[in-house]
Amino acid sequence: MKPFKSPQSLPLVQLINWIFRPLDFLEECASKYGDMFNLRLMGLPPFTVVSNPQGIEEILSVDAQKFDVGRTNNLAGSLLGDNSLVLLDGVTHRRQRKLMMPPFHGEKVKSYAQTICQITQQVAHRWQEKQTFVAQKAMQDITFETILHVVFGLSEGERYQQIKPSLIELLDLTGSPLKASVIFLPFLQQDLGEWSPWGKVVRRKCKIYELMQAEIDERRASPELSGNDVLTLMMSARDEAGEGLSDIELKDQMMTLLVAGHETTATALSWAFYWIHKIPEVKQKLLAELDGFADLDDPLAIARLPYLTAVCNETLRINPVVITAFMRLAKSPIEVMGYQFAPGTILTPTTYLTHYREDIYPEPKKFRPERFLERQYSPYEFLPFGGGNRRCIGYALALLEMKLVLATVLTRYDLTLASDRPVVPTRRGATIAPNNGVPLILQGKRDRKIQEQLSTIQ
Ligand code: HEM
Repeated sequence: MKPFKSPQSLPLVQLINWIFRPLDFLEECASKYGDMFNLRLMGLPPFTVVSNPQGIEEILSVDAQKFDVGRTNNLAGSLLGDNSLVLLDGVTHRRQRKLMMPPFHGEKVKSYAQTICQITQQVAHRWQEKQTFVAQKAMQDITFETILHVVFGLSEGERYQQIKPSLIELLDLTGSPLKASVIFLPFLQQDLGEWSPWGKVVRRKCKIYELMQAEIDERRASPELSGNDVLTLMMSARDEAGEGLSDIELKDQMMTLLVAGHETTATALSWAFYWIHKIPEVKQKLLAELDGFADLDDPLAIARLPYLTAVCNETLRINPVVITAFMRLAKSPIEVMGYQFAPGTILTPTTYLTHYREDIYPEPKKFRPERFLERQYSPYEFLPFGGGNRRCIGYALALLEMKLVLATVLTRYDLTLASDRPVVPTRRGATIAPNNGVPLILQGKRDRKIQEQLSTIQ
């Protein structure tokens, strides 16, 4: 088989494109080189981008032993810590993942539903009538409070008040394409004092770790303070040799969950608010479904509503918050789409390009939730949360949160976009977020009873 073609531009040029205009760059490459091409970003090993569902299936469904993933994520170590789940491989990864999964699945996730609705109402209560607020910021408040509840069982107190601004400041330090460069260029990761870009990251991270250590120490001293949260579970876990996790392991996993579980969901929600208010028919259909639904006090029934589910899926398709799955480093020879790859090759399923394939999603640039009602997509055609043995552990929580936040806000408040200007997807650390955070205006409160009567008359 003929070797596939790839961009020949300098690695520095490719890196600049990847940081500053990742979506246009990927689209240009796909239109010139097709479903598979190699990228060479300065400072990183070359990797093969794959956007064909058959190829993605061949990568994500093979035996997990065939790939290492953690070592390709080493750049994240400076932010999340070297023991972070995302940096682990093999048996250690399997063991830690097993330990961390239960609070994010099945019945346990459902038990967070009431809390998510309450947190949403508390945050929305602060919005002023006829005033503008930024969706991204409001959603960060909601998703942060939710993840703190899930991970630490914290919802109030001094420690909670301190962790929140420190983490938001830390994430803001990588919150623009220019600032995000520090993650991709390890030589910029120099602590040159309190005011240097990396010095600020180091100090914010230290502060968060101090607060986490205080929480761990307090729970060790007074076990009755422990609750039904992830930290409690992880502190009590023991391996076959009876060994528990060290404090640094605990803190790195907590940091991973706080970072991975907060910004991603807030960004997905901001995109959802943007599209719902950009396209009047979408908002009308969604409100008709929500207003016509009798039991708004049953959050789990809300989460099953078909049009609401379709709106969330279409948001994650058209604006996948993370544009690729993690990179997979082949440990033995592997064949993908008829091509032979040697051990050491890095293969990367690309969510963004797959979600924009005309053959799977006709008119891919159009926001059309109906496509998810008309057809079922395979996990290799629709993959906002990646797949295989590294599939996002928070996907069920993130989807539940998206649906409940949208339902809680839209049934109670009448919002409009503050500006007609098109929103531009822009890099914010590892995510792609709306450039302006989506400013919204609260026009007024909605009276659900009147809306219900109207919907029965119509
Ligand atoms: C809309 C929200 C979210 C999106 C789009 C998202 C997306 C992703 C993606 C694409 C991956 C890589 C999967 C792969 O390569 O196969 C991932 C991994 C991960 N996510 Fe999420 N995520 C979201 C929310 C969350 C939440 C709420 C949490 C935690 C509570 C979380 C925790 C993690 C962790 C720990 C991993 C690493 C898994 C591993 O290495 O085994 N994410 N996520």
